[in-house]
Amino acid sequence: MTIRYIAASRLPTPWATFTMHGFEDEATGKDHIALTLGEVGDGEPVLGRVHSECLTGDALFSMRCDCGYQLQEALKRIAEEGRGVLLYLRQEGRGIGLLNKIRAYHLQDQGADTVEANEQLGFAADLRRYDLCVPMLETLGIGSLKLMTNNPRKVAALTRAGVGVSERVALTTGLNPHNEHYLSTKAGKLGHMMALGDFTQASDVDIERKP
Ligand SMILES: Nc1nc2c(ncn2[C@@H]2O[C@H](COP(=O)(O)OP(=O)(O)OP(=O)(O)O)[C@@H](O)[C@H]2O)c(=O)[nH]1
Ligand SMILES: [Zn+2]
Repeated sequence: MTIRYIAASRLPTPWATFTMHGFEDEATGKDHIALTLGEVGDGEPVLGRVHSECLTGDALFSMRCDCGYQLQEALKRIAEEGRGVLLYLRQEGRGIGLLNKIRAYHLQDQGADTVEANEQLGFAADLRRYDLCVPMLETLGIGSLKLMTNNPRKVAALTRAGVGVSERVALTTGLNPHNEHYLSTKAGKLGHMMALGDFTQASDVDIERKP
């Protein structure tokens, strides 16, 4: 795998002005982004989020999932800490791509859960890869993360790939009537370490999305 560092710039957001680093995965042609804040290359574990693209949740305010809420909360927490990193990986729909995710949503509209929908389309439940995080983090001088996630498989995959995870930090936010079943399925079938009682409600986060 060859990940090429392309360029960096400032990225002002409502929470902080991050540095945005652009990377290209030469094998797939996909571009990936890292946002950093503060001195991240000092050898100490860095508060981090490894976020997989969800166009619908991250950019279109979808309430079907928790992605947009988690993205916002992660940036806010990094800003509060004054130091951290967010990797934004272009593996939409747990790796099946946007159009197949829409197909999967159609099946979910008819009663399938998120895992069954993937399987009915001939995909495994989760096709994501995390090995590209290694060169991205190495380029930024980051050796280990205090990782914001509820997904133990992500922790295991990153650890296997060679990224130190010094701590897991829960990221349970954005519960609303539209994603309750999806979040229960993630906990029940995909092993996410969370209970619905742990969640802050969608209405508690900064951008309010009315149920
Ligand atoms: N195939 C498919 N992908 C989905 C669906 N809902 C969200 N996604 C994708 O799932 C990915 C996010 O994965 P999640 O399982 O929500 O979260 P995670 O990153 O594994 O775990 P956390 O770190 O706790 O957020 C994004 O790429 C979304 O586009 C769905 O119903 N079907
Ligand atoms: Zn999502």
